[in-house]
Amino acid sequence: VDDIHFELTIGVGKVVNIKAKVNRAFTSSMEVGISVTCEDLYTGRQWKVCHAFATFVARRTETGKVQLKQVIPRTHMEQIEYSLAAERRRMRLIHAEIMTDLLSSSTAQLGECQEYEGAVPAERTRVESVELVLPPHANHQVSTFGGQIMAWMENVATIAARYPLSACIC
Ligand SMILES: CC(=O)SCCNC(=O)CCNC(=O)[C@H](O)C(C)(C)COP(=O)(O)OP(=O)(O)OC[C@H]1O[C@@H](n2cnc3c(N)ncnc32)[C@H](O)[C@@H]1OP(=O)(O)O
Repeated sequence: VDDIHFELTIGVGKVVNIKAKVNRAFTSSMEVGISVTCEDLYTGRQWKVCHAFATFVARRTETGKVQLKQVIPRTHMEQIEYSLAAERRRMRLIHAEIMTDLLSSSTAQLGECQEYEGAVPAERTRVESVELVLPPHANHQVSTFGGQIMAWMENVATIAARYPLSACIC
């Protein structure tokens, strides 16, 4: 899944509408656009919450790479999404390549770190959480929901962020 930016929150009692549509099928991968909107039951007001693009890849079989059925764009909007999907795919592949290069060259770029008064040693911000995966955490293929893993990650990251924050308040 590409970056997800939450523009607004969704409160308890609100209605959430999630829409997904295949923008383009490539060879063994496809891009699915997902949008989330929210509705207030009492006022009828609706607002956009977030939008994301997910890439699904069909696993190779013994006979090799899977060839997906193509998805034909018919409307003007579908044609725009179809073209943009190819550009986004290109960016994802470049990004993955750059990250691999960066990781392999990062040790060569290590420099001297400046010392600051009251600074928190990075090691002190380390937080670890242990979770047991239970049936409600998993999808129909018994894989843990990505969103569940993200929720756990966010909780642990919030706790890790408390040291630099407390240093600002003092
Ligand atoms: C909670 C969750 O998120 S569950 C999901 C957890 N994630 C996973 O299981 C993914 C683990 N990774 C993998 O299985 C592999 O690395 C894959 C499938 C992503 C790539 O496999 P590879 O063996 O490198 O295969 P290959 O290079 O042939 O790529 C297969 C397809 O994936 C696409 N792909 C590969 N990397 C990326 C990427 N970073 N972004 C988008 N598409 C990608 C390729 O373009 C190709 O698509 P195409 O056949 O339509 O041209």
